[in-house]
Amino acid sequence: MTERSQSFNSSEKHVQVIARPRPLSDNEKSQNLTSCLNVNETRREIIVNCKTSTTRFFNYDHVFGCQTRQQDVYKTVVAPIVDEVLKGYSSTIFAYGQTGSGKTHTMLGKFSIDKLSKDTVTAYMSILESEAGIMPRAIHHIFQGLQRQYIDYTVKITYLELYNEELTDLLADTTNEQPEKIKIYEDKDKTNTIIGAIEATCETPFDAIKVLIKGSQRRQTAETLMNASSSRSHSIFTMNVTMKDAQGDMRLGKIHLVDLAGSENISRSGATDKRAREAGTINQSLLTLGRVITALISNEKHICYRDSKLTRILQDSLCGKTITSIIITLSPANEAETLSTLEYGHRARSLKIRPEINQLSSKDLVREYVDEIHRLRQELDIKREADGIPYSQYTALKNQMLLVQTLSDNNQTKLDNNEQQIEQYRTDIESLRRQLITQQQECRLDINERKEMLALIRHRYEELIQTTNKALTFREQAVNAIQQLRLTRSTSSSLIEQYINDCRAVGDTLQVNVQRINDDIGTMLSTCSRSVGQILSITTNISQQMYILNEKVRGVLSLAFQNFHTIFEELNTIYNQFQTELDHELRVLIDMLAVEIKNDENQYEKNIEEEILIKIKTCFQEMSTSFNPSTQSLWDDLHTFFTQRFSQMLKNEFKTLIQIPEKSTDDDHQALDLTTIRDKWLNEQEKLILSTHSELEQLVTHFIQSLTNMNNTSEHEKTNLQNTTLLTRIHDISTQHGHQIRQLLETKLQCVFSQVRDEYEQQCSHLITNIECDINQMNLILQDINNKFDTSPVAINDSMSLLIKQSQRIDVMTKNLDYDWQMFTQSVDKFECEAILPSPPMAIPKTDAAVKLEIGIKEPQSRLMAVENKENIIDGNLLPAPIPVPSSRSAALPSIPCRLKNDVSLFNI
Ligand SMILES: Nc1ncnc2c1ncn2[C@@H]1O[C@H](COP(=O)(O)OP(=O)(O)OP(=O)(O)O)[C@@H](O)[C@H]1O
Repeated sequence: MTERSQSFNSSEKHVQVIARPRPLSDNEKSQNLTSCLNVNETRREIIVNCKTSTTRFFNYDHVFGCQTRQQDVYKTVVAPIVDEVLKGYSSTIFAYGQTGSGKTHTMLGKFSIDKLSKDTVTAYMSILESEAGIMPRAIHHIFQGLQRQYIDYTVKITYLELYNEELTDLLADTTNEQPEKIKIYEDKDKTNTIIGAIEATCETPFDAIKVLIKGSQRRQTAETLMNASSSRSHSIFTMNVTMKDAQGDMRLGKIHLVDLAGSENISRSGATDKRAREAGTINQSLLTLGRVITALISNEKHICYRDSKLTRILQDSLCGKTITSIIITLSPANEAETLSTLEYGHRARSLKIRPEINQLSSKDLVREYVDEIHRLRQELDIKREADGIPYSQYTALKNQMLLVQTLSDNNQTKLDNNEQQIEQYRTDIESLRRQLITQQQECRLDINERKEMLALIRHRYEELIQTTNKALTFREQAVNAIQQLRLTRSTSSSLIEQYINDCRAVGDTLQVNVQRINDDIGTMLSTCSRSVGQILSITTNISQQMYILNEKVRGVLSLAFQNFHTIFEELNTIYNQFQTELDHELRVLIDMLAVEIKNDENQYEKNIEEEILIKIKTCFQEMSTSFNPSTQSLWDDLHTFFTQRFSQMLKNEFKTLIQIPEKSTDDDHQALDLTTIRDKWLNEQEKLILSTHSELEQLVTHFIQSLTNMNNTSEHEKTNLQNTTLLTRIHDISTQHGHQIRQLLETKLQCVFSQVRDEYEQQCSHLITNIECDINQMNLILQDINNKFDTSPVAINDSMSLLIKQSQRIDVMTKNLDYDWQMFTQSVDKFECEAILPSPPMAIPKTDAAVKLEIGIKEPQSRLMAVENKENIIDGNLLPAPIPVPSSRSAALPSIPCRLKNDVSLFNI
C-alpha cells in the first residue's frame, strides 16, 4: 500500500507532524552562527546538538532537509491530504514555528505579491514555480481534481486573519468604512460557525488565485528585531468544496491552511509595548492551542476551545473528525526556540484523529433539513418563552400550530401521495438531469476552453494595455522631444540664417578677392606672356644677330680666304717665275759649262772627263735637293704661320663676342667694358701683325740663308767659275725675289688684316649694341615682373614658376647657343684645316735649256749607268718634293673656293 493511499483509511490516526528546518540566512552566516540541527530524512529524525544539555532526538512523520524543494514538501505532505479533501474529508494544515523560521515560506511561498497583483494568469502559471508554497499548489490541485472527478462542484473560500483576538476578513471590501463584524457562532452541537465572513465562490482556479492574492496583500505584518517582515497574525485560508458525483451523491470537502504567528517568547523576540502585547497575545493563542491539544491527548472532559478564537475556529479540526497536520518550521541557529518547537510538535503528534467523510445523500439531506427545521422551531419556542410571550397567546399559537400541524399531517398524507408522484417526477427529472449533466459537461468543457481562451485573451489584453501604456508614455516623450526639437529647430534656423548670411558675406568678400586675384593673375599672365613674347623676340633677335654675324664672319672669312688665295697665287706665280728664272739661269750655266767642257775636251783625259761629269751631276743633284727642301720648308712655314694666326684670330674674336652676353646675363650689375675689350683685341692684332712681320723677315732670312747654303754647296764643288757665276746669279735672284716676296706679303697681309679687323670691329660693335639693347629690355621686363610680384604676393608662386620656366628656357637657349657656338667653332676649325691649306705647287714646265741639260746628263748617264737615280726623274720631268701634309687631313682637301661655296650650310646656326 502506498503512503498516499494508506494514510487515512484506517480508523484512528494521529496528527501528522512534519519538521522542516530552513537553511541559515545570510544574516546568520554573517554573524558566524551555526546550525544546531542534523537531519536524517530516511529515519525521519531530527538531532539537536544542544550546547547546554545532551543531544536530543525527535522523530516525526516526515523530516525534510533544509534544502528540500517546495514541490517535494507539497507532494509528500499536502497532496495526499488534498486527495482526501476531494473525497469529502475535512483537513487542517498548520504551520507552526518561531518568527522567521519559514512558516509563510512553506504556506504561501515566494508567491510574489507584486507579480500576483499585476497579472493573475502569470501568477497562476507561477504556481508551479519552484518557490510557490502550499496554498497556490493546493488551489491548483483541488480544481484539477474537481474537474476530473465531479460533474458539479462549488468552491467557496474564506480568508481570515486573527490579530489581537480580532478577526479580520481579508476578502472584505477595504473601501467599506464599517465592515461587518465577524462572529463565531456556536450551536447546540458545540459546532462553531463563522458569521459575517465573505465566502468567495470560485468557479476557476484563476478566481481562487485572485482571492489568495487579495487576502495575502491585506495580511497585516509587523516588524520585529528577529524578522524584517515578520507576520504578527494568524491567517486561516479555508476552502469549502461541495462536490456532486454522477450518482447525485453530495460530498463536502474542507481544508484549512493556517499560517500561525511566530511562536517565540516575548523577551527573546525583543518585542515591547504594543509589540509585547502582540507577542503576548500570540503566545496566548498558541498556548491555548497547545493546551487544547494537550487536553485532547489526555482525553480530558473539558477542552478549552473557547479560550481563544483560534481554537474556536479550529475546533472541528482539532476534535478528531478532521485530518490534521502540523508542519513545524525550524530556525537552525536558534537552539532554544528550535527545541521548544520540536517539543510542541512532538506533543501534538500524540493527538488522535478519526477523520470522517462528509457525504450526504438526498434523503439524508431532506432529513437533515427537517431536523434542522425542527431544531429551529424548538429554538424559536425557547426564544419566545424566554422573550415572555403570554401563554394564552402561546396556547392559541400552539393550537394554531397544532391545527397547522394537523393540516400539515393531512398535507403530509397528501405529500406522501404526492411524494410518489414527486418520486416519479424525480426519476424523470433525474433522467433529464443526466441528459442535462451530459450537456453540461460538454458545455463545461466548452466553457473551460473558452475560459482558457478568455484567460489568454485577458492576458493578451493586459499585455496590450501595458504596451499601449508604454506607447502612450513613449508618445508623450516623443511629443516632448518634438517640442524640444521644434524649439531647437527655431533657434537653430535663426542661427543657420545668421550663419548663411555670414557665409554669404564671406563668400562675397571671397568672390571679390578671387576676382581681384584673378585679375592680378590675368595681368601677370598677360605681362608674363608679353615678357615671354619679348624674351622670345629678343632671343630671335639674338639668333638673327648671330646669324647675321655668322654670315658676315663667313663673308669676311671668304674674303680673307680669297685674298689669301690671291696672295698664294701671286706667291705661286712669283715662285714659278723665280723657278723659271732659276731654271733659265741654271740652263745657261749648264750650257756655259757644256761649252767649256767641250773646249777643254782635249786637255783632259777620258777618265777625268767622266769624273768631272759625275761631279757636276752630283753637284746639281745636291743643289736641286738642297734647294727644294728649302723652298718646301718655306711653304710649310708660311702655311703653319697663316693657319695659326688666322685660327687664333677667329677664336679670339668669337670668344669675345660670346662672352659679352654671358657676362651681361650672369651679372646685371657689371657694366660691359666693350671698348676695353675691343681695344685689347686691336692691340693683340697689332702685336700679331708685328710678330708676323718679324717672323716673315725671319723666313726671308732663312730663305736667303738657304740660298747661301746652296751657294756654299756649289762652292764646295770647287768649280770656281761655275760657282761664282751661279752664286752671283742666285744671290741676285734671291735677293731680288726675296725682297719682292717680303714686300708683297707685308702689303697683302696688312691689307687683309686691316680689312678683317675693320669688318670685325663693325660687326662686333653692332652686335654688342643690339645685345645690350636686348639685355636692357630684358632687365626692364624683369624689373616690371618683380614689381608685379611685389604688389601681388598671391601670384608670386605662379609667376615665380613661370619666371623659373623662362630662366630655364633662357638657360637652355644659352646652352644651345653655346653648343651651336662650339659646333660653329669646330666647323670653323674644320674649315680652316680644310680650306687654309694652299694648293700644292704645280709641276714646273720644262724649258729648252733644261731639256738640253737633261739630255747632256742622260747621255753620260746612259753610258756610265752607275750613277743614275730614277726616283726624282719621271718621264723626263723634274718633280719637286711633295708637300708634307698630316695624314689625317690629306683625305679631304678640296680647293678653297669650291669648299667655301659648297660648305655654306656649315655656318648656319
Ligand atoms: N525552507 C526554506 N528554504 C529557504 N528559505 C527559507 C526557508 N524557509 C524560510 N526561508 C526564508 O526565511 C525567511 C523567513 O521566512 P518566513 O517569512 O516564511 O518566516 P515566518 O516563519 O513566516 O516568519 P513570521 O512568523 O514572522 O511570519 C524568508 O526570507 C524565507 O524566504
